[in-house]
Amino acid sequence: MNQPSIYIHKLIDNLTRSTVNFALYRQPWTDMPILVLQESGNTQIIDSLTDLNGQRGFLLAPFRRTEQHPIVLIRPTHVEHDWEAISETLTRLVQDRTDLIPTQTELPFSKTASFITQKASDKEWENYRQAFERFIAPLQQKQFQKLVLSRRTFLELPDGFSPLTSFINACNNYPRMMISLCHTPETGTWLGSTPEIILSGHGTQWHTVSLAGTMPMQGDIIPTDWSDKNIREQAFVSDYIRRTIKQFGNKITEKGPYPARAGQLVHLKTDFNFILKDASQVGNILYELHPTPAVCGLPKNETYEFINENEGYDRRYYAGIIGWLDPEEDTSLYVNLRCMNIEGKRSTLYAGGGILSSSTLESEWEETRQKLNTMLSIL
Ligand SMILES: C=C(O[C@@H]1C=C(C(=O)O)C=C[C@H]1O)C(=O)O
Repeated sequence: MNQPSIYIHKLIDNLTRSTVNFALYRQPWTDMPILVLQESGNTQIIDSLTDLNGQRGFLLAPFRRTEQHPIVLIRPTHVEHDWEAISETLTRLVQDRTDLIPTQTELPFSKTASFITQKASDKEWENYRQAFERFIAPLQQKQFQKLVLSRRTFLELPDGFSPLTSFINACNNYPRMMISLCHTPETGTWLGSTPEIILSGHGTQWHTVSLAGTMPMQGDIIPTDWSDKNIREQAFVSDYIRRTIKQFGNKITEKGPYPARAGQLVHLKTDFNFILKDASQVGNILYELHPTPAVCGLPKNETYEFINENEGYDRRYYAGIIGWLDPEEDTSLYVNLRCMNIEGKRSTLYAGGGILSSSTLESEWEETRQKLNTMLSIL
């Protein structure tokens, strides 16, 4: 991806410390940054995903809605494609917002991860180990079929850390993923690189995927020796998605499962295409889909409760929904994975994985470590 001028680069970094609401994102297999900007006023706070019916804007929905972490819709005053149009709009924006004008004009820092201290501690491992014990018990007792256990890790960012540099690195490293840098006062700043669509389409033509099961790339080779556990955990997600979209769609076609690369990882993926009976009901289908068993579990309601009570922390916007909503023109909503929350000098990275009764602690921990690397390696 080409770069904006240093001035615009610094300006976008300044926006992540401001009260301006914006999302900068790049769709898979494109080279075009898109800026959704709400110049003034508050974002729209949404009470339930069903209230998204008929709405348009950039959505950031948490895994679990709370007062501190609401469902937020950025109401765009501008949607700009490519750096030139983005630069014009931002230059105009700061004409009345002198506080946002960059004061320095030297190149932004591009410090690498070696400058960053990661406080990955024995405590993180111990928390995960204890949570794994709590999660594996109901699976072995056959109370649940699948549970997704996640964890977070903290990083201290160096002086002069540039969110936009990391965004551009992610765009360059991960052509298959949706890359986003999103900031609102309600949600804080989120940078992510997700491989998983939750719902995309427009008019009557819609698409979703079932994505689960994880293996590392073998050099440049996509692995094919998928374990029973991986195949089963992805099949659970497919079953759930198939059942859900049957309520809302016709003419459902299915392709997969096939291995799909996501950075240095590979997942099993099934594509679902369907005709949505009523595009004004997009909120209803999102309400039913979220959270899919790719990030939650089966049965859905019971495992959702279980995770919220037993995981030991709040996922906030990780494993929630992120992306552009416009049912009339074009919707591309993703599950917010491989992401981090930037809060001043501190950042929090998140990753999880599906657990079945046959799962082992060490290999699940290792899988989350590899998923965390997606973000770590672009910092
Ligand atoms: C939960 C995450 O990823 C999800 C879980 C996967 C798995 O359990 O194998 C694979 C892809 C995603 O659907 C994550 O990246 O944090």
